[in-house]
Amino acid sequence: MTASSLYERLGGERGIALLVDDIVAAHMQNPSIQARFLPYAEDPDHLEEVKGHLRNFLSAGGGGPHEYHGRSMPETHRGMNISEAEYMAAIDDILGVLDKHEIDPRTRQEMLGIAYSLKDEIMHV
Ligand code: HEM
Repeated sequence: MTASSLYERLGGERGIALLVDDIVAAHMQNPSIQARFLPYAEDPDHLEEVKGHLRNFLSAGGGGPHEYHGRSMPETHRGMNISEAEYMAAIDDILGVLDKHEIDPRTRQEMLGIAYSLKDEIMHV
């Protein structure tokens, strides 16, 4: 099997854009965390800005060509007091969307590992 970057395995620029749209949509429907995200539905410009940061975060982290210019993870989530249950809910949404897009199991595991490794930068900060 040819080695390919995480960025490529997520479908490149177009694949990542579709994943981000679906992950944010899943968060807005998830009873555990929707209250955090529904306000963004009323503010499309801000929502597009956050989605752009999420796309670039995944591209940059996955070895793709984009640079991430959003805030650091602690800076972004500081003061939100995100709980364990909320963190798990977000990860479940991400894994569900990767499954829906038929991202291969190794890549899903890798994404799970990355998400888990970020928890101390995001949860209860
Ligand atoms: C694997 C876990 C997570 C990752 C990698 C992640 C990543 C990010 C990134 C890259 C941004 C954009 C930052 C920016 O615009 O400067 C962001 C924004 C945001 N995240 Fe997370 N996040 C995670 C989990 C969570 C959880 C569990 C919640 C709440 C339940 C959450 C709530 C938010 C909110 C509300 C914003 C928008 C902040 C704003 O108004 O600009 N995130 N996240």
